[in-house]
Amino acid sequence: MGIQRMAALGAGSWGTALAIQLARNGVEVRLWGRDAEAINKLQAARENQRYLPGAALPPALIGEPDLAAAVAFAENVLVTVPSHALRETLAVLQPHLRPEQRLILATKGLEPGSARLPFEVAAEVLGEDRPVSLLSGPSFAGEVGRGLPTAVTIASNDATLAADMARAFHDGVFRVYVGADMAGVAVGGAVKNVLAIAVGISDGLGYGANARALLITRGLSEMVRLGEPLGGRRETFMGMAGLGDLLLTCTDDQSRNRRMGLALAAGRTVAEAEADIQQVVEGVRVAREVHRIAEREGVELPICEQVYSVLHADTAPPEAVRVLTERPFRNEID
Ligand SMILES: NC(=O)C1=CN([C@@H]2O[C@H](COP(=O)(O)OP(=O)(O)OC[C@H]3O[C@@H](n4cnc5c(N)ncnc54)[C@H](OP(=O)(O)O)[C@@H]3O)[C@@H](O)[C@H]2O)C=CC1
Ligand SMILES: O=C(CO)COP(=O)(O)O
Repeated sequence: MGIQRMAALGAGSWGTALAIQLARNGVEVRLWGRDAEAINKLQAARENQRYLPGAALPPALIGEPDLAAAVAFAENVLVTVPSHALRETLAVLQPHLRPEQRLILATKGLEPGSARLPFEVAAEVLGEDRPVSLLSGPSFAGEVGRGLPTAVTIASNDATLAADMARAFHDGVFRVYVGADMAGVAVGGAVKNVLAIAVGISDGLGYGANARALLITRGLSEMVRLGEPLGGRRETFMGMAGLGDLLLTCTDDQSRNRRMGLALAAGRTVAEAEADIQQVVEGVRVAREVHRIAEREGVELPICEQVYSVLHADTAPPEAVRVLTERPFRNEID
């Protein structure tokens, strides 16, 4: 039997869009966020005016300000909070979870300070035995909200769970591919944020289409180089959660990470750009964690390193580009 009732935790733009998609497919959804007043407002307006304006909530989606009630209602739980909020959200969820409830995570990032992948954080907080899946891929919340064609990947080491979740989300407009490579899917969804900042910087400085293609292609190599030691498969990085999301995020101004890069190129500080964007920009924190993993694993990631340096070491964007372009020639294939 398919999934009929889902608790959706995290009512930002992506959590709301995914909850809407489930409800369109006939899943009864209880959408919870940490701000009870905002949830009551969303429920009254039948719209998330702050994070996803213009997308009407289907009747099957109810805003639920009480976490215990949302979780008690559901068979399974979707968690869509930023990576810096994942551990604390799972810890708040943990006492309410029943043994049979399974999870789907839609966070794209790495835990600040530990560089843990989202499903690793879930295993630490909820135990290794709790079935977990991960949803990622090229998918702007606004377009999903508007019902535009989209495809994502759902990965899990529990094939039944991946298939059940895919059935819950998949329809004639929102396609789901399933897989087992959670590490690859998680690394793709994290690293693409950093690379989109790089492309935003380059585009903002007016460096043109050749430089954009260079950064995306060599950025993909960096994703593979970082992801393989963490257990990700090369094929995964060539799919929706790798190259697919990288292309989307690097090339369209809907991306908040790309807009961060554009703002930095225009001379704004990270704090000023975040204040302008007013939504989560995962790449800012992820750049620090990618730097940490690269040092730990001994892998060279020149583009990610320069983004880290601009964001966290006060390197001027033109100087970061100069460091990249003046590198000596090398073999294209690792
Ligand atoms: N937006 C998109 O198009 C996509 C986003 N994603 C990923 O989804 C994840 C969520 O991002 P997104 O929805 O876009 O972010 P938004 O900026 O749209 O919303 C952030 C949400 O997280 C909540 N939040 C922030 N800090 C905390 C905290 N400490 N504890 C609990 N909740 C918190 C916010 O609540 P409050 O309003 O109370 O601050 C808000 O509901 C990210 O990892 C992102 O990369 C993935 C695919 C597409
Ligand atoms: O993950 C996303 C699209 O797949 C959203 O990208 P941004 O976080 O850069 O807006």
